[in-house]
Amino acid sequence: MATEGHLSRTSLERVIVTLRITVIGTGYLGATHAACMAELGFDVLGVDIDERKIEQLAAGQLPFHEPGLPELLKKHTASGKLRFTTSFEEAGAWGDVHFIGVGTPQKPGGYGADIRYVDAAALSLAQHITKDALIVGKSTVPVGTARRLACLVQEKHTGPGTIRFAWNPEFLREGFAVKNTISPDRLVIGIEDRDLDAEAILREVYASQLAAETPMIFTDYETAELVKVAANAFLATKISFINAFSEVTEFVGGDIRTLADAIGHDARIGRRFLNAGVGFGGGCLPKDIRALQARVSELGLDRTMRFLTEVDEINLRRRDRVVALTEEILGRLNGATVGILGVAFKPDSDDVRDSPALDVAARLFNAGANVNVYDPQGNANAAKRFPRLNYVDSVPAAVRDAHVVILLTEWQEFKNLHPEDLNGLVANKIIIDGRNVLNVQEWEDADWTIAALGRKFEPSREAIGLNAPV
Ligand SMILES: NC(=O)C1=CN([C@@H]2O[C@H](COP(=O)(O)OP(=O)(O)OC[C@H]3O[C@@H](n4cnc5c(N)ncnc54)[C@H](O)[C@@H]3O)[C@@H](O)[C@H]2O)C=CC1
Ligand SMILES: O=C(O)[C@H]1O[C@H](OP(=O)(O)OP(=O)(O)OC[C@H]2O[C@@H](n3ccc(=O)[nH]c3=O)[C@H](O)[C@@H]2O)[C@H](O)[C@@H](O)[C@@H]1O
Repeated sequence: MATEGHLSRTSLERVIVTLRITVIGTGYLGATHAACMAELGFDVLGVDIDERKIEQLAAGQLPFHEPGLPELLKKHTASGKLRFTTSFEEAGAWGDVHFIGVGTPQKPGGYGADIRYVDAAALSLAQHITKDALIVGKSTVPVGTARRLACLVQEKHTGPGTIRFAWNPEFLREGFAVKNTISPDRLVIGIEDRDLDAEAILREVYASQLAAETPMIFTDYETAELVKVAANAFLATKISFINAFSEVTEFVGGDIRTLADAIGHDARIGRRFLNAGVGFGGGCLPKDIRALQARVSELGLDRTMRFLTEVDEINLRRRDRVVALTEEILGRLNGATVGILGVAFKPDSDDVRDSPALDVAARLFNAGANVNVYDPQGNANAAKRFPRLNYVDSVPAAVRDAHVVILLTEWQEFKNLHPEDLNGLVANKIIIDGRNVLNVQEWEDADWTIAALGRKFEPSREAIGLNAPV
């Protein structure tokens, strides 16, 4: 087996010996993509401007929590199939296919996406590529970015070799990142008209997914960019749809879980992403719906995505609801002791970017409550963002002397909780279920007052304020 990476100039004569893949940006998306590409048999080089991150990854240590990924990282850094560098010079001289997976966060002080990191990565590559290569954008970007970058890359590339360009958005979910990368629901690839070379190379990169009959959709740049944000906007809308009904069932009485199950049986609707609760957060859904609105407004289509403002507002109102409910239950927040279960934006992740749980915890603290927080993986990241909460390392430590316990991230450990696990620890037997995962009847039968989002809250007077904040 030859070891030299090589792309020749015409599609028909192209001989791929062993594709060399670089992944620019080694955060959640990039580190996953790099390790999975190595698992699929490619030689991979991860590139980042964050030296500390690169040192950690090169040492086989994953700087974030993602099930299944540490094993792949260790395996392939040890075998030498997966290496890491901060050098674009090395990447440009070595790689055949360069995936760009750098961050596209919300602009500071604005709603649009901050695409300066994508621009910088593409330009650095263009300046350092010295052989035939394909640049493949993976980051989530405003429509129009790929076409602009494709031109810019050609302008800035003065070295030897031909650069081809494609956009291949990523649909993985944190917590399922390895599985979603190795076996995605679909692959979407935006290429320039008739760029059969780019298409052939990507068919080679994704040969194992193609063998597994993963749908592979080749389209233009604009459609590829829009598919990504359309998918996230749809998911966000689905969550806010059920959460809007939560506002109604909380008011009139009713059970949001039963409602979701019942409409979800209709195959046209589907039950997934109809879990009502404290709403969506994370590094993607919130910023992506805002960036989509900002982009279409820039294009002059001001009204088109206006419904996403409602989706965003319904989502943020869920956080207000938890804070208001806590105050309603306790009479006042100042001086109250609150036990928070969960601070990551979702279970099986240590990501606290735009986490509804951290937002609620911080707001309770700012209102004068003593806030004890336990998350199986998220404490360290949360402490970097909001150091003043009392981060503890177990459920008992979080709920000790609590006037109210609030479940905000549905880790399995919390879903498994039973009333007797907390008895004797809390000041009041009061729990707010912010994710609709506890069995209300079981907690009520054990003399707990339980308030679940999406259900009417009618506390018995004597249950509330047994031990009021002092
Ligand atoms: N996190 C996720 O689950 C998914 C993320 N995405 C998209 O992927 C992109 C990346 O997201 P994450 O991985 O979550 O972000 P992240 O913040 O975890 O990682 C971004 C990385 O890019 C690096 N970087 C920034 N500028 C660079 C440059 N010029 N050259 C090299 N590296 C550079 C940063 O140091 C950081 O390590 C975003 O557009 C996001 O919307 C898409 C699907 C899933
Ligand atoms: O673009 C991205 O980065 C990714 O964004 C989401 O993935 P992710 O943010 O990892 O997590 P999800 O599982 O989608 O959850 C997002 C948020 O919605 C919340 N959620 C999810 C489902 C639900 O029914 N209810 C609900 O409140 C979760 O608690 C979480 O806060 C999408 O699911 C991915 O397909 C996409 O690639």
